[in-house]
Amino acid sequence: MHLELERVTRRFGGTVAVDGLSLELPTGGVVGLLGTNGAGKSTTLKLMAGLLYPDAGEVRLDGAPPRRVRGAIAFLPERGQMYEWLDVRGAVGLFGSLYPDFRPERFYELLDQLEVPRRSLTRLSKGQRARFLLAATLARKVRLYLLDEPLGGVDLITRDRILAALVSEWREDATYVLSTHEVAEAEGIFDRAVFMKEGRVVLNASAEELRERGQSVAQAFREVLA
Ligand SMILES: Nc1ncnc2c1ncn2[C@@H]1O[C@H](COP(=O)(O)OP(=O)(O)OP(=O)(O)O)[C@@H](O)[C@H]1O
Repeated sequence: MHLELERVTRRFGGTVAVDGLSLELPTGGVVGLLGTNGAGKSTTLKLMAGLLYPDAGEVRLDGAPPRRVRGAIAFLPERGQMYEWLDVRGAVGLFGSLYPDFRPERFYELLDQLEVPRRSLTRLSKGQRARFLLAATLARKVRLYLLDEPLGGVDLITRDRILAALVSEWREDATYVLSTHEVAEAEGIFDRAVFMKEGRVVLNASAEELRERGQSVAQAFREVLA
C-alpha cells in the first residue's frame, strides 16, 4: 500500500504531537518508525490507521483517506490492555467475525512460534499478552500492518522470536510500519528507517543509504536524535 502524509499536524490541547509531517512510503517493505518517547510515533501510526484525524494536512493510502481502506489495515496498539476476557477460541471467533481476512491457521502457527500458552489473556503475563495480540494482528491478511512498539517491554529472547515471526510473515505486496525505540535490537529488519523528533521526520533513509553513509541504524539514530 502506497502511504502518503502531506504536511500533517495533530494537536492534543496545547501539545503538538505531529507537526507538519510529510512522508511518502512506497508499497512493500519494512519501515521502522524510530524516535524517543513522545516523538509522535504512536500518533503518526494512528493517523495512518485512520483512528485519528489530522488537524491539518492529509493522509492518503493508495490515494484514498484511511477510513476508505480501513479493511486493508491491521493495527496493533501499543499496550495490549484490550480484550482481557479473550482466550484462543474467543480470539478466533472475534477476529474471524470482525475481519474476513483473519486466518485461524496462521494464528495458531504464530502462537506456537511466539510460544504463547493457549490460555485466556487474563492468565498470561504482560509480554505473553502482547505476543498473543501480535499473533492475532499478523494472522490477518492485509496490505498494511501498523505495529506500535511490538518489541516494547519484552526480554531479548522473546524479541528475537518476535522478529523471526515478523520476518516469516513479510510479504512483498504488504507494507509493515513498526514503531520502536529499541533501535539496536531491530537492526537488520528494516528496509527503511524513518526517524522522528518532536513530531517531525528528521531523517528518512533506506537501509542501503545508511550503509552508504557507513552507518548502522543505531548510529544514525544517535546522531540524528541527539
Ligand atoms: N491522547 C492524548 N492526549 C494528550 N496528549 C497526547 C495524547 N496522545 C499523545 N499525546 C502527546 O503527544 C506527544 C506525542 O505522543 P506519541 O504517543 O505520539 O509519542 P510516541 O513517540 O509514540 O511516544 P512513546 O515512545 O513514549 O510511545 C506527546 O507529547 C504526548 O504526551
